[in-house]
Amino acid sequence: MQRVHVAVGVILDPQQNILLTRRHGHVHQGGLWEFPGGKVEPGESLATALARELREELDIAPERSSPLLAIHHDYGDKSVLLDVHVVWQFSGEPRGLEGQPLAWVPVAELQDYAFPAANEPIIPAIRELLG
Ligand SMILES: Nc1nc2c([nH]c(=O)n2[C@@H]2O[C@H](COP(=O)(O)OP(=O)(O)OP(=O)(O)O)[C@@H](O)[C@H]2O)c(=O)[nH]1
Ligand SMILES: [Mg+2]
Repeated sequence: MQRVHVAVGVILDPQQNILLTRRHGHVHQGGLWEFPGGKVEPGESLATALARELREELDIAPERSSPLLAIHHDYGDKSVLLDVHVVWQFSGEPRGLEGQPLAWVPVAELQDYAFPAANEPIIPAIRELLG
């Protein structure tokens, strides 16, 4: 089975809204909302992978981040290890460079968005962190 290591960012704005993007319909877990990020390449650190993915997907650069949690999940066709980091500060103005829709969402409204199954522990962890 395919195993993928993924660097994922919970990106906050100064009002503590969280940046979500919607996955394209044709890809794995397509049509669902996600936290931006992507696969860690061989030899790459998590910080480097996260910075590269946020540059490629959103044209922003993380300036301050900290680990939130790591999640193993088996989708059957694919198993993922999501290394989730909170991005407290970034430079640049996020744009969907891959044409993906963006939304800035208050913590209290995250529950209204449909996420991939692996993401289940992320919202409780954000609530605990931000209160
Ligand atoms: N970015 C991201 N990926 C997630 C989340 N939850 C989750 O299960 N994944 C899974 O993690 C895997 C890798 O993420 P990705 O598709 O963003 O990888 P990537 O940016 O490198 O894209 P690529 O497929 O073009 O190389 C996918 O199978 C995706 O379904 C999430 O919240 N954010
Ligand atoms: Mg991605």
